[in-house]
Amino acid sequence: MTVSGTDGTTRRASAVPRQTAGSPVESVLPELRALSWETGIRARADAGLLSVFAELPRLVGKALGISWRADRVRTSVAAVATVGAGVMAAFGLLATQRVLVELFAGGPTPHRVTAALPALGVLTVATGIRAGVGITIGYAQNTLAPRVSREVERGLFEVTTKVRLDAFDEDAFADDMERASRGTDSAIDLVQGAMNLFAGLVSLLAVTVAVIVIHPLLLPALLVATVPNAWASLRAGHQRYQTYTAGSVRRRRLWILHQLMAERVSAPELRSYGLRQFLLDQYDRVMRVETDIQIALARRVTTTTSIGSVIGGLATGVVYGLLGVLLLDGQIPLSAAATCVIAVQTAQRALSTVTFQIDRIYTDGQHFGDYTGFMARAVDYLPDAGGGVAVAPLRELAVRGVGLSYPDRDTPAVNDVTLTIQSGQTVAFVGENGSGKSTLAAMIAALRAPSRGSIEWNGQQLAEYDPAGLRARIAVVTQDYHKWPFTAATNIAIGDAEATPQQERIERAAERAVAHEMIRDLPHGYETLLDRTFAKGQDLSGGQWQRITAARGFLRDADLLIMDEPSSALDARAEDALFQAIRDRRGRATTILITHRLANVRHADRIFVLHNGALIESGTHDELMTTAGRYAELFALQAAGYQSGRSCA
Ligand SMILES: Nc1ncnc2c1ncn2[C@@H]1O[C@H](COP(=O)(O)OP(=O)(O)OP(=O)(O)O)[C@@H](O)[C@H]1O
Repeated sequence: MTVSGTDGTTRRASAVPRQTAGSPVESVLPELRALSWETGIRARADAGLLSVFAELPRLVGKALGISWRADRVRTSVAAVATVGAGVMAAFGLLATQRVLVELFAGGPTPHRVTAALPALGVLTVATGIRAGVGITIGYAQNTLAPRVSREVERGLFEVTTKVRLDAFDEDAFADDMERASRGTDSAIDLVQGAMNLFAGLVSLLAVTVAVIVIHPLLLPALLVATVPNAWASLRAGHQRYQTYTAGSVRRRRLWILHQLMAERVSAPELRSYGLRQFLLDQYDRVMRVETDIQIALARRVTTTTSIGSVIGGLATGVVYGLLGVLLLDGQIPLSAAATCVIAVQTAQRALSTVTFQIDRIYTDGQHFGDYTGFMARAVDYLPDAGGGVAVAPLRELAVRGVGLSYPDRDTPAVNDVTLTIQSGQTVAFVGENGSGKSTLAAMIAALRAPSRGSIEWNGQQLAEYDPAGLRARIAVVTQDYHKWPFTAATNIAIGDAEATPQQERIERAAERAVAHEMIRDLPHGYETLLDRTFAKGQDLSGGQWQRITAARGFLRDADLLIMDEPSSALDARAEDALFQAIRDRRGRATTILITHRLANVRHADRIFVLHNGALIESGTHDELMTTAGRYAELFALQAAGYQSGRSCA
């Protein structure tokens, strides 16, 4: 069956589900996880005003706590300067009123102006000081921000780089960590929000005090002019957050589609599977819904902000009316009425800062709560300090009744395995996919602690040794190696991160891993950056990367080298050279080799065969072939592939 795309091409219908008219897009793309960085926004969308106010003091306290720990001097300067700015605002208002009193008094104009001069002087000084204090606050806040960021982020990285590997097996931990990362960004916002809130409140208080001093009757007028406006503004904020969260899933679907259609990694498969029309259909469908929602949102926001403005305008009108009545009645002088108008405007500005900061503190506070929560929970995953015993060169490695079960798995990945490896041996772990080879190797490398049994290095349990000492004697080349975004030289040098990188040593390791020539052919040789994110960065093929990771493993010539599938992407010549380099370690250092290419383990001193987590056979190649068990069966299967008459054609 063929279908026509909008590009005019005709192609075979595939298993990809096509959208049918009216079917919801959500049914095609699977359910999305809740996004970590939306936690705060969601919380604010759900929270009523009362709960926001109830939580505010705790959040502000938290913010000041981080700020204080990050830099006491700057925090104190910002706090004192903020109070100073408020006091100057009050002074300014009182001085304004004095100026107006003198200007509205009787007598010739020159006399009135002369009488107003001292108050005018105070006003000028207060305004000047306030401006200076404002600059000080800005400077203190701006220089505090990087310090807060460093304090919080460093704390997070200290934990994420230290927790045990098994922490990452738990979904909850990974989610927790993602949310905590977002929480580090919000720490600065939380601190700045708290300071701005403080500044707004001080300013409000200053205006209130000044107004009461001028005339107590002006206080109710001030309240009428500001409170309804503030309420409307908080309400509008609440609605904005609600609308935002309602559109979140759609925006993320669009983002996923964007990545699928306009990113390098998906480009080849998009073309080879002919996914273009399928993805464009999905995009159109989501966008149609999104456009309707955006129009509805625009209407809603306009209505809300209009209501806010009307309430604010009416309230201000009421105040001005009230002032007029008080003036006509002779209850307040003209100067007080004029000052009140200025006070109302100042208070409205301060209150709009306060309401904005309340929303900001509440949402950022939730994110920061994720961070502090994660830091508290992560303590459970920190490794034991280790026994501190110095690690001697390996003589014998004994695995005794070892088992490991991953979370949410019914069957153990490794089950009651017992084996011994002598120094200088090259041994192989073989077995079908999922038989537990990598898991067992990770326990031997002390990357994972066994759930049952023990692993002994020279007769002493791994847990009793100094962890850094063990790390120095064990090198691991993992199957799922990471492509570090460094130069080729550094990618090899990190195999011994504690030593000062030496070019000659790096090149020797590269030669053993058949990587030297390949690296020299790169545009900048060993200094070529292996990540295309960077200018002049280069991509390597899978096999080229594998050579570099093998070189990383060879760099230290460790007592124990564990190589997990080091040749799965290598060409025949490179593979042969790599295994020659591994054989060269025999008698001198110990190597554990994990591979599915059984021809490469023929010369191993001992081969351990795993099946469903259990050790089912062990011996030399010849012994195992004679036994005619699972190893012999797997070996025969592979060997048959190379014999004439058997091909996939
Ligand atoms: N992090 C993990 N969380 C949960 N289960 C895991 C995890 N890692 C491995 N497993 C499971 O443990 C079992 C053993 O996996 P392991 O990677 O040790 O096998 P392997 O023999 O190295 O496989 P392969 O030959 O495919 O590399 C498998 O069933 C696998 O699905």
